[in-house]
Amino acid sequence: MTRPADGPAAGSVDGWAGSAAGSVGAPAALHSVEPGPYGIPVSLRHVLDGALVAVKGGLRHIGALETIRREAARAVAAALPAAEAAQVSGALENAHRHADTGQIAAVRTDLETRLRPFSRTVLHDVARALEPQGARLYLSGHLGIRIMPPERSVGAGEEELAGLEGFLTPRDAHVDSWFNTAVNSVNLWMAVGPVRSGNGLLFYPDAYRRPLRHDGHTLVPGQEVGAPVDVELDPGDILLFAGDHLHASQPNSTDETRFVITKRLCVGVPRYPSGATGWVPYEDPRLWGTRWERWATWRSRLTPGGVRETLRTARHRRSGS
Ligand SMILES: O=C(O)CCC(=O)C(=O)O
Ligand SMILES: [Fe+2]
Repeated sequence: MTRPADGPAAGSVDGWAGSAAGSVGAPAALHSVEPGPYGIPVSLRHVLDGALVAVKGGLRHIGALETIRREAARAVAAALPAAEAAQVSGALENAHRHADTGQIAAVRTDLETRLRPFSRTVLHDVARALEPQGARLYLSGHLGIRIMPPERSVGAGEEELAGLEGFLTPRDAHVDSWFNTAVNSVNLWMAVGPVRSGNGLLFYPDAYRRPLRHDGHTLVPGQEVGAPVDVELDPGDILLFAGDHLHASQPNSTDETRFVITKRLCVGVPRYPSGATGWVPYEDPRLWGTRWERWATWRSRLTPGGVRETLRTARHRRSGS
């Protein structure tokens, strides 16, 4: 069982390494589904109940994988000399062999700009492909470009790494709603390249929805959280998981740079925890392309969390002026 270097204390429960490809003995919490003629057969309620669901070939199903790869190749061509770019553009998993950390960081930033509009379409397409959920889906503007080189290829303390925890360097165990998301938020963790045991994401299913001590950002160490689970994905797979799962980047001990893109949606009206350190809105996509588009976040704003955020912003503005 792999465990993050500074991760939480091991629990007493035996761990397992599940494979989205369906390893023998994988526990009920991990499911693998195939998109079919009627779309993606996943119940998001089930996901909010704690299920980890790998949608096999989800990015291909909505026709997005090639566009993402093409934009990645352009970002690589813009950041690297031609000879190195030629080695990396088709296979970002080789990035660390031909690019230094600063160049990988530049690719990541550039790709974020290139993919921002398209990623909105990707999320919308996935939401439409999902079976009816019996609740309205609200879509977040969040876009995470997560390009994680092997740990040993990343020099400690390099200044270009500031603020890239979870995006280029590992992020310790956390629950997303501790800092900004809704508790009914679902993460789309989309594998552009291969995700392997040793470079993926770790989950602590035994800790799901349990009260945990944290600093508003990361789990306070030394708590019983059970054994971590890791998930393997093929390029194009989409892992759906509740953002309220305790999860952590697996420090990359493989020979490959791991490349994942993340988006988020909310099942029903967003519900924000009162103690969160930040806040993010989710949009109502029915207003996209209409003259009401600028009100697309109204349902998020008209929540206790949204009102708290408005007051917080007003306070900051007053104290800053
Ligand atoms: O990809 C990672 O390592 C971190 C991902 C994460 O924390 C998230 O998607 O919420
Ligand atoms: Fe997270």
